[in-house]
Amino acid sequence: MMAVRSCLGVKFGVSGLLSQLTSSTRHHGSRPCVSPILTPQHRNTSSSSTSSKVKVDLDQNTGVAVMHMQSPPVNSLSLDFITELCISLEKLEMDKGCRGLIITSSQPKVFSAGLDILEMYGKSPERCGEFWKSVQELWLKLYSSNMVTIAAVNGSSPAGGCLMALTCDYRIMADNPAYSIGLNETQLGIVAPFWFKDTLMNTIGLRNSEMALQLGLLYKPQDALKVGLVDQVVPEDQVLPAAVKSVNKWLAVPEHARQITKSMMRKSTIDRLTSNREADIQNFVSFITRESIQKSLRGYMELLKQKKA
Ligand SMILES: CCCCC/C=C\C/C=C\CCC/C=C/C(=O)SCCNC(=O)CCNC(=O)[C@H](O)C(C)(C)COP(=O)(O)OP(=O)(O)OC[C@H]1O[C@@H](n2cnc3c(N)ncnc32)[C@H](O)[C@@H]1OP(=O)(O)O
Repeated sequence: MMAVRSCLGVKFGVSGLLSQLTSSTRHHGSRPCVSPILTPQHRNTSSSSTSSKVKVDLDQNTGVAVMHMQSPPVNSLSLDFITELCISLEKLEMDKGCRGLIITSSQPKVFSAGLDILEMYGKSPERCGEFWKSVQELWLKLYSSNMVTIAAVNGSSPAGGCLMALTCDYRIMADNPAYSIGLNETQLGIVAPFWFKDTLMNTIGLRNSEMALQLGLLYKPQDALKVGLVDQVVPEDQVLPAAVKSVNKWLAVPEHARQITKSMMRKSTIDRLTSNREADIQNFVSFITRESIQKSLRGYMELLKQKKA
């Protein structure tokens, strides 16, 4: 896993997306969905790949993959989990037969609990830096994906979990008032970095973001819908079918035009991080290793335990 991780930083840099997209040989739009050599009877209609924390089902007829996050108990984003997510995303991005991606959770009641707090507590500066680089990598991969990406939010989705959903093109949430979504970092005594803030602002605008971020708001599904944090709220058992319906709608748009438009909309936000990655890592490390911040994180973890008792 260490070797794969060290490859991630080098291999998965995101640059020149717009120029890549405008190159006629490299965009998905020029790819046939199914190999023309195969007759319908001989086609593999689906394939499945599973690592310990990520299961991907790809339907080769539709070109749509469903990525199930399965890192118990709450899909918290540890370095190992993020590494597996990045590897799966990279494979799908390179797969000519995959044009759409639905991200969902296999864990009950939770989409993702966000960044694994234990990765930020009591760790060496080196390890914190490695962790943050992986968080950046995951965001870059998702936010700059050529695929149509849909978040099927079938449970609570605080902080980093909300960020993952925000990177997608469209968000569908289960209509269950027990679930919530939002960037609640300030409630932990920590600060959402500028690229979390940018992603939120690109979705719900400046004023709503200012309130959401300063207050660390977690929205119930219907409130998230009102503020534009999610695009659709459906009964719990309809989240995946609704995501499939949506992905097909997005895939019906001429692909090259859609991809260039997506890149154009997101490029400046992506460039801000890619041109400041090292400084952003240094900022994170010096912030998170402060004694006062470590104390806040410890207090928050104790609160989580008390809530259970
Ligand atoms: C100069 C200024 C510079 C500023 C900027 C510079 C840098 C930026 C600095 C920092 C940025 C950091 C950004 C951080 C982003 C994050 O994502 S932080 C994580 C935030 N997450 C949360 O607040 C979620 C907390 N969890 C919950 O609310 C609930 O667990 C739940 C997800 C709603 C699920 O509830 P429930 O089903 O009831 O499950 P439990 O609460 O019982 O949890 C089960 C076990 O899981 C543990 N756990 C939960 N969440 C996390 C997590 N995020 N990380 C690690 N572990 C988690 C929980 O403690 C339980 O463990 P035990 O079974 O008790 O052992």
